[in-house]
Amino acid sequence: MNIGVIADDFTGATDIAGFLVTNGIRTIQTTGIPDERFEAEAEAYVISLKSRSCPAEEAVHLSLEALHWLRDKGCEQIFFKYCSTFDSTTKGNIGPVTDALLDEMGEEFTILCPALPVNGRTLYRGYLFVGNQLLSESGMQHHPVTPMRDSNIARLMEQQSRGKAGNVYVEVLDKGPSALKRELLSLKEKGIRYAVMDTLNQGHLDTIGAAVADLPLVTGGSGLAAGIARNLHKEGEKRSAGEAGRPKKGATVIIAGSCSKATNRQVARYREKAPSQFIDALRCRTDAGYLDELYAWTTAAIEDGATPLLYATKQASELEKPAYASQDVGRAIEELFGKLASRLLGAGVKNFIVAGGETAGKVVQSLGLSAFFIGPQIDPGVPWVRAVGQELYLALKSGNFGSDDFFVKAQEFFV
Ligand SMILES: Nc1ncnc2c1ncn2[C@@H]1O[C@H](COP(=O)(O)OP(=O)(O)O)[C@@H](O)[C@H]1O
Ligand SMILES: O=C(O)[C@@H](O)C(=O)COP(=O)(O)O
Repeated sequence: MNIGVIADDFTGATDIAGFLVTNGIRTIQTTGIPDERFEAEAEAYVISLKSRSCPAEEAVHLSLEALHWLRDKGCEQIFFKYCSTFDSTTKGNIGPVTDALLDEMGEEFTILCPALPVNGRTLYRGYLFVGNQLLSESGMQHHPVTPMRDSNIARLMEQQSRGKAGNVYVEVLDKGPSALKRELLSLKEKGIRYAVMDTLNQGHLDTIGAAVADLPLVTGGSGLAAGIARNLHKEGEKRSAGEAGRPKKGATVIIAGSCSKATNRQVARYREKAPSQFIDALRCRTDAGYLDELYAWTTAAIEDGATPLLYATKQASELEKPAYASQDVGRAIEELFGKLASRLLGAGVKNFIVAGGETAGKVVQSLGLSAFFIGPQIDPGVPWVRAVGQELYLALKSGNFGSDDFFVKAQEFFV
């Protein structure tokens, strides 16, 4: 069976691609919807969109285009990948995109399974936890673009979609795939359109993966993809499907646009070891010479043999509101990072380590890269990837993922 993934951001796309590959599925990740020159064949195609926080109509349009491309490629199951912290607003985009995909596919039912237990995202009685805290108390309530102030997934979904959501509790999952299949059927018959899956561990994901093997549309985080993949390639049939190999030692730059707790820790740790430059959000909007200044600083640091860090990262609670909390400021920072990355590519930078999904999306688009092969996982959900057709490696790190020494750890993969 071929799997077609529509990922709503770039770090999410490398996350799911990494888990598919680790579980034996030959996978290729694309930047946006590929054009007619795309030739590669794989078992899973992951289309990276930047559709998490754009207007809902745009997200729907992009996702439907992606759906058509994936169906032309012969994908039997479509997977709408969103964040394991269900990043969205009351207007979307998870609800509108799910509804549009269901309608276009002629379906009336799907599952919502954001959990990723290996990174501490679990769902219990319909509430999403990050580690030991409810989502809405985890720091995600301060996210600059998609603040998550509720942890109840059914409620969040109903606010932004057309249908009814229902919960599948852990007791059903513990009974195994057949019981779960019956429960899903019964929810569908009762008019439930989205079944929210309690998930505490990998065993639950495996059960869900088995139960939804025939469901044309599934939605969720990368944990669900691991469950689906593990059912396709059972133990014993596992093979390494990563084709990117390891990144090569060479000019490397780290760009951090995430304000998540994990990225704050990673930035603080790395600043003790290497040259770093804070990006002033207001100068991004007002100072025409800022880009040149940052470019000169970065290239000088590289010439000195360093791997410099450029970061806009702030404690989310320190963001100056309302100006700094607005999408405009975030977009201005992304714009600057995109332009800087593109100039640095021209200057010979070979490896980019980028923290933050929106940030990574902008950087990859600005670099003009069309597709990636997947390489080794640095930390769960963050593989190195290689741009198809060139010796350029990227680590696109979800804001919230990775150990505190992630930026150093990523460089330990160089050969
Ligand atoms: N100091 C800041 N003030 C306002 N917005 C910021 C600041 N630093 C970063 N941002 C923006 O916050 C957003 C973070 O989103 P993203 O890159 O997806 O990170 P994450 O993976 O944590 O969600 C980006 O749009 C980024 O430009
Ligand atoms: O599911 C996840 O948590 C990640 O794959 C993800 O979507 C990352 O998004 P960002 O936190 O915006 O980097």
